Amino acid sequence: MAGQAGLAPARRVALGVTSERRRRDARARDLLRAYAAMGALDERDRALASRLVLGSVAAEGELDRVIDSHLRRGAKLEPRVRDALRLAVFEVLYLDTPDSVAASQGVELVRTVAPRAAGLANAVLRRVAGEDVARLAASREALACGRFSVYDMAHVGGLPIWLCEAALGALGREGAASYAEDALAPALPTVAANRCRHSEAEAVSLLREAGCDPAAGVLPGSILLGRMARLAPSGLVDAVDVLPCDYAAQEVALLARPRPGSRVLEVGQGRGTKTVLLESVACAAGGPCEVTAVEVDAAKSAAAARRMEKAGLAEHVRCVADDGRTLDALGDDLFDLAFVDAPCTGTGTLSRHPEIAWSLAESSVAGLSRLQLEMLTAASAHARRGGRLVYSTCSILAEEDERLVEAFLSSPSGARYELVGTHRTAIPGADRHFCVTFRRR
Ligand SMILES: C[S@@+](CC[C@H](N)C(=O)[O-])C[C@H]1O[C@@H](n2cnc3c(N)ncnc32)[C@H](O)[C@@H]1O
Repeated sequence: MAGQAGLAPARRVALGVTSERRRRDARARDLLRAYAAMGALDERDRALASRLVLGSVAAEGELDRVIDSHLRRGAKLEPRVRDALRLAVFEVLYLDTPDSVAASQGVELVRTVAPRAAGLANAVLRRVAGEDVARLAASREALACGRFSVYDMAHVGGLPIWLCEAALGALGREGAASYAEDALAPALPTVAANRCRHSEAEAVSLLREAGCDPAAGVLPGSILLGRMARLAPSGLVDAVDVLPCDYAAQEVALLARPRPGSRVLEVGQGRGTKTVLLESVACAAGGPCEVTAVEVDAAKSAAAARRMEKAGLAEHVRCVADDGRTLDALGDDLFDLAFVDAPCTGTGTLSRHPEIAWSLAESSVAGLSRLQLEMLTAASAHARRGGRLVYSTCSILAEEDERLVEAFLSSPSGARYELVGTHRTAIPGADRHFCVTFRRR
């Protein structure tokens, strides 16, 4: 077994980030960006440290289940020993590292925080390598051939059972299987060109000069990067030449189809990623649209306004801090397109937001559905006759998607609308978003 001197720096840094996250209750991605020791790693080690941290957070409850199944009943682990074991079990189960290397590195990792726990770590990790690896392979096989249970989904995706059940209900067996298969994969390294400023070819050439190794993505204006780590230092994101965002968000903007010169209402603007995507779709079709974008959080609204300046869109986008449930600031204003980018559980974005699966309480969904219906109802008063109302979430839960559509259509506001179509994005490896279009009669 390797001595402590043989412990790879990526694993040591991953443990530092993980323990810091537990102490500060911070988001893993934010910490990875800010953690000084990450900067001292080379690109390969940084990628491994990120993968370990994000994966062990995303599969936290499943990793604990595996660890606890190999402990004496009622045995307690010190939090820092559990941090180290989660990283090691994640690596043994889900990464390509040879099991013996991942297990012996895991023992050394535990030894750095609690030398006396090294023996216990050794026993647990040998059993994980001996038993759970085979069990996971069987669950993967079950998913691949379509004869699987929610437990297989939970093992493969590192997911809570309730979310597996909800995915089965909303996505069907095939969709739920691919949801579980993708849940622990790293987020696709995609960006979108700001097509109000650059053609896709120009954006590709800027990214190539910056060493990002770009290639055309699967959607118009989308670009896949071979070296994502080069993006932040390039300055292209700060200048809003490109936007880091998933294919699914780009697909929703394409589905919303804002037309050049049309009047667009966006509700739930956040920091304005969708706003630039909507403008990009309009610009690619001939010219910008005129957007009024509403966000309840004044700090986000101000950040979006600054981003529109940088994106060269300030003349075409009015950022308004207001409550989307009432939209008081709009008076009787009517729009060609009213687009609601609803606050939601984010259950379609697990690769980008690893905390979601194990921090989300099933009971919080009802409150979100109420808020979503209120926002959709308020926005519906602002589409002109013949205009379109588009509602989107980055959730896979029927309560936030199909059932919400039913609730809206059976309400007095919904009676003024006909359903044009619903769509669940399903680009392999990408996030899952939901998008529905209504037309005002
Ligand atoms: C899905 S996020 C929006 C993402 C954003 N459009 C983007 O592309 O980056 C939903 C947004 O709705 C906002 N929100 C939540 N409640 C709201 C309300 N009552 N009125 C308006 N916005 C609200 C949240 O602050 C959040 O920024």
